[in-house]
Amino acid sequence: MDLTDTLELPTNPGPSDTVPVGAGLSIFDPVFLGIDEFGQPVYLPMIYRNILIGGEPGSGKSSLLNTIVGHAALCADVRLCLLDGKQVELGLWEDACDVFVGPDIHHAIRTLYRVQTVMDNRYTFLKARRRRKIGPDDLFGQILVACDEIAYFSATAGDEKTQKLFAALLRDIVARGRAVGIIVAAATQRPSSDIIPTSLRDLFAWRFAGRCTTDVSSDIVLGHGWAARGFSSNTVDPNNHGAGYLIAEGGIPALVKAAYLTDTDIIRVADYATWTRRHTGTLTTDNASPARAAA
Ligand SMILES: Nc1ncnc2c1ncn2[C@@H]1O[C@H](COP(=O)(O)OP(=O)(O)OP(=O)(O)O)[C@@H](O)[C@H]1O
Repeated sequence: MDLTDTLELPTNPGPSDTVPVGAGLSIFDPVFLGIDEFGQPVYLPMIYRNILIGGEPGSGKSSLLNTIVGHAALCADVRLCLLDGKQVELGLWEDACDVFVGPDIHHAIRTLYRVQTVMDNRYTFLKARRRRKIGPDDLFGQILVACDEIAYFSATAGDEKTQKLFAALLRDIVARGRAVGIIVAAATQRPSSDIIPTSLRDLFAWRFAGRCTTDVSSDIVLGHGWAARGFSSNTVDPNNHGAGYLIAEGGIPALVKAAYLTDTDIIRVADYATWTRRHTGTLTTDNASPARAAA
C-alpha cells in the first residue's frame, strides 16, 4: 500500500466513496518501543528476531506486547497469530488477527503445529531457490506469533504431556522461524528457570525485563550475571510501570520506558487495522465469528 492507494469506506463520508490511505507500516520497519533514560526514542527491529518479555504482575508486559502487536497490526505484510490464556490482554486485537487462541491448550497446540508447517514449507521453498532467508519482496507475508503468559500454556493448562508439547513447539518456532519471517513475541510473569530455561531464553534476540521481584528473576530474562554487574530490573520502582531493562543479543542492558496504548487507543488502532486488512484481503476469514464477519 502507498499514498496513492485508496480504500472504499463502509459508509459514504462525503462526495467521494474513497479516502487516500497513509503510507502503511511494514514489519521490516523497526517498532517504536518507548524512550531511553535520556528521553531518546527506542526502536526495535523485529524482523528476523524474537522478543521475550518478563516481569512481575503489573510491570507492564502486556502493554509492551500490545505496542508490538499494534505495530504489526498496521503492517500490510504481517499476519497476526495471538495466544492469550487470559483473553483480555490481547483480546482487543481479535478482529484484526488471523488466529486468536484463548484458554484452550489444544487450540494453542493446533495453532503452533500450523505455524510449524508453514515454517517447514517456507524452508522447502527457500532451499529450492538456493536462498537462506526471506526478504521484503517475497510474496508470502510475515507472521507475528504473540503469546501473553507462556506459563499458562507451558505449566498451567492441560496436563504435563500437552504442556511439554506446547513448550517444544514454541521452542522450535522461536529457534527456526526467524529466517522465514515468523517472529515470536512472548511474555511471562514467571521468569523462573522452569518456565524460561536458559536454552530457550538465549534464542530470543531481544529480551525485556520489566520490574522483577528478585535479581535472579531479572537474570533469567536478561542473562546470567547482569544483576551482579549492576543491571537488575529489581531496582525498577514498582510504580514505574512499563520501565525495565532491554537487552539485545551480545549487547548491554539499557533502561527503557515503554510506550503505552490505552484501551481506547488499542480499540481505535485495532478497528482501523481490521478494516484495512479486510479491504486489502490481508485477513483470512477463519477467525471471524459470523457476527463479526457480517459487521
Ligand atoms: N508503559 C507504561 N506507561 C504507563 N503505565 C503503564 C505502562 N505499562 C503499563 N502501565 C500501567 O500498568 C498497568 C499494568 O500493566 P500490564 O497489564 O501491561 O502489566 P502486566 O505486567 O502485563 O501484568 P500481568 O502480569 O498481571 O498481566 C496498566 O494497566 C497500566 O495502567
